Amino acid sequence: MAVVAAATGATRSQLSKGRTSRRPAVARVRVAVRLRPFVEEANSTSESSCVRGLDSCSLEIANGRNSQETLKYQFDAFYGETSTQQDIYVGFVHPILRHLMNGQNASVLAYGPTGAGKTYTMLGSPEQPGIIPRALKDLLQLTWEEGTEGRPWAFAVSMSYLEIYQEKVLDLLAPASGDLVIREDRWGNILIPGLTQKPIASFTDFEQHFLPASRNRTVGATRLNQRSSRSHAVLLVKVEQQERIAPFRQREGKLYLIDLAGSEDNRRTGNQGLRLKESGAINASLFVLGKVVDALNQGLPRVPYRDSKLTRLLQDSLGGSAHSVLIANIAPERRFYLDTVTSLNFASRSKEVINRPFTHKSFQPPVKLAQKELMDPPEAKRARSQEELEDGTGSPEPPTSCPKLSPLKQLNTLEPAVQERLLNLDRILDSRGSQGTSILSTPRRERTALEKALKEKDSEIQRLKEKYKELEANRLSQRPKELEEEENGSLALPCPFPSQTVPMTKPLNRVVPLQLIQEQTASQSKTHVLQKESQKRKLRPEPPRGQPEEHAEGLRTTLAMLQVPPDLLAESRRRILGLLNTGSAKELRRLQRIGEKKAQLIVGWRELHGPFAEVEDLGRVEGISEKQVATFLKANILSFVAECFTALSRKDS
Ligand SMILES: Nc1ncnc2c1ncn2[C@@H]1O[C@H](COP(=O)(O)OP(=O)(O)OP(=O)(O)O)[C@@H](O)[C@H]1O
Repeated sequence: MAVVAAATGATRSQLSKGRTSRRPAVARVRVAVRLRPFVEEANSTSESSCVRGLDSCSLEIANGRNSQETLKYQFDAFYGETSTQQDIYVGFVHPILRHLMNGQNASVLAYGPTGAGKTYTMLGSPEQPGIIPRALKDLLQLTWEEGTEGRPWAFAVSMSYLEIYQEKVLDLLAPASGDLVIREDRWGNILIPGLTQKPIASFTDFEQHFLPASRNRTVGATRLNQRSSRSHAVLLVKVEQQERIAPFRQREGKLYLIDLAGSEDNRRTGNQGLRLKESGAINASLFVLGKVVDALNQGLPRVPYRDSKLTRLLQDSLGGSAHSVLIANIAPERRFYLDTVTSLNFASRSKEVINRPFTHKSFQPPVKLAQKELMDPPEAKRARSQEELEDGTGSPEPPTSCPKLSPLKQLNTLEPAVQERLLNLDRILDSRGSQGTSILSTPRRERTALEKALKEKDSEIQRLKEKYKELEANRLSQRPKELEEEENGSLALPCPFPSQTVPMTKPLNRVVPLQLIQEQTASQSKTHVLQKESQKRKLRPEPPRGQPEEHAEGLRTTLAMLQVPPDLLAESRRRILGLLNTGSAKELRRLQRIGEKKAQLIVGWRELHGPFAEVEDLGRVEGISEKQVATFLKANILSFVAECFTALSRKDS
């Protein structure tokens, strides 16, 4: 019997705004899967595919755990081995380009394991051009057609090209510029100050900048791909528009074309040294990408965009204001089986993500337009109202024949800061789908009331900020020094087992002091001994509430001399393993010696490879050394044992 693993019944996403409604479109991330053909290799002829297409939207893959079953997935589109570059571009990517002409953002992401065909899909070859060259050609053509003289909007297209390599944002058009910072403006737009932006008026212009910059991208050979991308590459194409007629609005749409680096299982890539380090950074950022998608799907209040540069940059594309499509590339070879299932699961989760695209507009009167262009030619006026009716995004402006009511003029009488805030509010209302009119066209009295409310909110925020500062200052002045040390990361993290009957006392966090030594052969019951490592480092379990310090001293001595029965040791290992295999990143951080980064690495590894068979497997996670595993194990076993004895002694007393 077949098992349906992924959410089924994916409906076509609603990408365009309704013609009559003013509600902003809700655009689900659209997801396609592309299965590449077998690539030539000596042994590939004998191999059979582990994936099979069922129809234009669904596929099935053998279930590795049960040969009688297959796993079925349904997406917005499925492209099999024989699909062409043209099929994917026309069917899946071309339709989103028109949103850029309305001042909205769009993104295309290629996702998948290393060697599955992401770069081929995005870039292609001179004979089989991929999405990037095709989209650029069409976009430039569109802007040229829409922007000819006599049409209401003038267009300017520019491009930037960057890579995220080992958590550094590098400008591929200016490779010497070093790591760039990612910022967010007050409207929630993601910006990279200092990133080169080249105007492009033709496809030849584009190629002139793009081809040499592509050679700057970091690639390297791995066992699975001779030219493996070692970075995430992001091509950003901006389409700026300026209205030629009053009220001279400006709009800006951004297109992100992203070739993600592939997830890598280093047992198969054979990566070592630099490649291994690169791979660690790639896997970690892809893991955060998965967390972002999960947080969006679960409607969590905090989406961890800031946990990696990649997700920070994609903030706009996932759960943001862009029309996004994701192409999950998969490979047919059986040796890719696990990567394929992981990618399909990620793709399946991604199709639940909802974006809320809106038009990015402003109202600055153009300086460069000649006076005669300030007139409102009737044909342009007609074209504009028709266009607004279609995209449903233009402010509901009064007829321009009534200049007194022009929102631009009313806006111009206000202070720049207030202007900005009104525009912001206008956008918020717009994005929340206000049924009524936007602020910019509300009557003067209502607007004054809104401005007043804004000012009140500002002073309230100011007051709260001051209060917060005051409280923070108090807290810092009272905080014990050792707590600061803990925050600086010099000490171990809180207790590992969250639901113990006796909560772990704070000083036990500092368990570094005792050493677990080999089985004591002399002992009849084969016990383990906990021994003091040095006098300087001491285990200091806090005395149970209301008990004297002597009790704690006694307990310390007891612990130091204690013989740990093997079953207690086995139990503690079992508990640690259980937590490693099922704990969320947050829960893992409750283990000794596991911080945020290691917790993420563990969860990421688990997603790729499944559960750990034994605690020592932790050493297989990139970024965690054997030595760290030994320290981790020691600290956590001791912590567990100490906890048990604290519980016992409390019970006795
Ligand atoms: N649809 C396809 N048809 C023919 N060849 C393909 C197809 N997809 C990929 N290939 C070939 O497979 C190989 C690997 O593809 P590609 O480099 O695009 O993988 P990738 O996913 O970008 O890998 P990495 O993440 O390591 O950069 C290349 O030789 C490419 O030409």
